[in-house]
Amino acid sequence: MKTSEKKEKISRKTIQRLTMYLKCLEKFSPDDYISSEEMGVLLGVTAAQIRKDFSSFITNIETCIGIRGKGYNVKCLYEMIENILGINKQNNVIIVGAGKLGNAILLEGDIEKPRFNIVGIFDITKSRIGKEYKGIKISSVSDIPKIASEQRIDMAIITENKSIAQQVTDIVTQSGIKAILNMTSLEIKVPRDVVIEHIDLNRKLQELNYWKEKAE
Ligand SMILES: NC(=O)c1ccc[n+]([C@@H]2O[C@H](COP(=O)([O-])OP(=O)(O)OC[C@H]3O[C@@H](n4cnc5c(N)ncnc54)[C@H](O)[C@@H]3O)[C@@H](O)[C@H]2O)c1
Repeated sequence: MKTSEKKEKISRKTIQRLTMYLKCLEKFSPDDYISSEEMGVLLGVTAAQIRKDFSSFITNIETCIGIRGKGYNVKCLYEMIENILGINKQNNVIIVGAGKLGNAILLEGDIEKPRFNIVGIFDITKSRIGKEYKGIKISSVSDIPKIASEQRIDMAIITENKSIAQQVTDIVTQSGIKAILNMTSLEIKVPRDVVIEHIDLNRKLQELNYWKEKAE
């Protein structure tokens, strides 16, 4: 099976669980050991599911297992999951849309450095271009192709107004950027070789409402 075929079969839920495991491991000291049962209790996931996730993703998971019964070494497991998620290296990120949300992400977004390094912020509105936030100057969206040809840009966060979100995303994808985080409520379309994640507050509220109704 080719790597791309393997990737196709990995569900979004599984990737969400990997990020959850990482967050859970951060609460422990690197030298600690944790079993799938302990992790399961903390996260509300079955130990069997955790073991299945580890064995299907981590080919050499046994190297993280300590003395029998102790579980997995926290540092070893953490590094393996980081490796799978590709966050054991610096990923260069741009923000497209320097309005309230774009600036909030830049200034207060709590984006994890050096995993995600914001290297540029762009806008379409002339009056915003040239202003500086957190040492980063707002550039024109039309400069994205040039900047992407000069340095590696791994992903773009789209925080433009919905009415121009598709237009600016087209510029981003035509510049060779292959990963998009869409913060607008527009169902942005991207070419097949580009991955996109949507963070839509309304959709999240709908999901939450389902769980609320189910719990009643
Ligand atoms: N996913 C989330 O959690 C979340 C939260 C807040 C906002 N949003 C969305 O993010 C986007 C940005 O929100 P914001 O509060 O930063 O908006 P904003 O109006 O402060 O700025 C957005 C950008 O759009 C441009 N713009 C503004 N009005 C425009 C118009 N009429 N035509 C063309 N361009 C225009 C501006 O240049 C600005 O950079 C919106 O689509 C909003 O719905 C998402």
